[in-house]
Amino acid sequence: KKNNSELSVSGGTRQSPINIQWRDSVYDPHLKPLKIHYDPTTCLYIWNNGYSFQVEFDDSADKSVIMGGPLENHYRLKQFHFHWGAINEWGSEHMVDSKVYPAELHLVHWNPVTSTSFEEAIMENNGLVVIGVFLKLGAHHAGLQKLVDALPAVKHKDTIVEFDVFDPSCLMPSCPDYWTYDGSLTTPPLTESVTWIIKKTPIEVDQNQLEEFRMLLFTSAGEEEKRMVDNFRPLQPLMNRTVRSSFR
Ligand SMILES: C[C@H](CNC(=O)c1ccc(S(N)(=O)=O)cc1)Cn1ccc2ccccc21
Ligand SMILES: [Zn+2]
Repeated sequence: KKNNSELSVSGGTRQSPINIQWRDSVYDPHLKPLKIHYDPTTCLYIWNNGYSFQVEFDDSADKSVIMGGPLENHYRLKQFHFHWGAINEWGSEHMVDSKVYPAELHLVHWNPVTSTSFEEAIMENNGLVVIGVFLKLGAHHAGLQKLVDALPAVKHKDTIVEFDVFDPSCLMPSCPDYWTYDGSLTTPPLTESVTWIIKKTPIEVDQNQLEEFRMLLFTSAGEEEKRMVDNFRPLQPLMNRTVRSSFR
């Protein structure tokens, strides 16, 4: 069922998320390796924005940037956040051959060459790059635990906690393989301004870490509590898009 905000992008032709059909993806030998240089001191704070919990970065200079891959220039890291389910059987936004993961990490970057701010880049064609990383149930993730330990402090919507030094590279799988396609934001305003880079290999997190995500609330302090779970958008039609892979 689509709520009205899902229909608001009149005639959307490049909406996200999608189901990545491995056999329909096209290997592109011109795709370069993705280069990631994050400066841990650009990490500012964590906050609960009522959709997810989000870690914000200082994007006033080219300190935490990505380049290479399908990109023509460098992009600045603005924030990262997650999407997850109420149970381990679902939660990710993208799927791979209809396989769904319990959660998905999104690292959101904007193009400082064609835009003067993140807010402006949201409206620009290819103004944004989002790296998607799947989370699967498995071993404890030591790097994630620093984030998880801060979650009780941002249990309610619009709460915030300082988060000084964190290197999001620790959340990246070591495998360099990725898919890439042209898409959109998966929450309003659903603008079609995103070059998606979806890592092929998931990272492993343990049950306790996933359950900490599910202890967050959509609701503000004082309101009737609604657990923050199932904050993913339904699959969108591929339409006439091709998903390219960086690997054979
Ligand atoms: C979009 C912005 C809030 N949304 C996002 O920044 C965002 C980023 C990534 C994703 S995802 N899940 O696709 O990675 C989704 C949403 C607020 N905002 C700032 C300016 C602005 C102008 C109009 C409407 C909202 C506006
Ligand atoms: Zn997201």
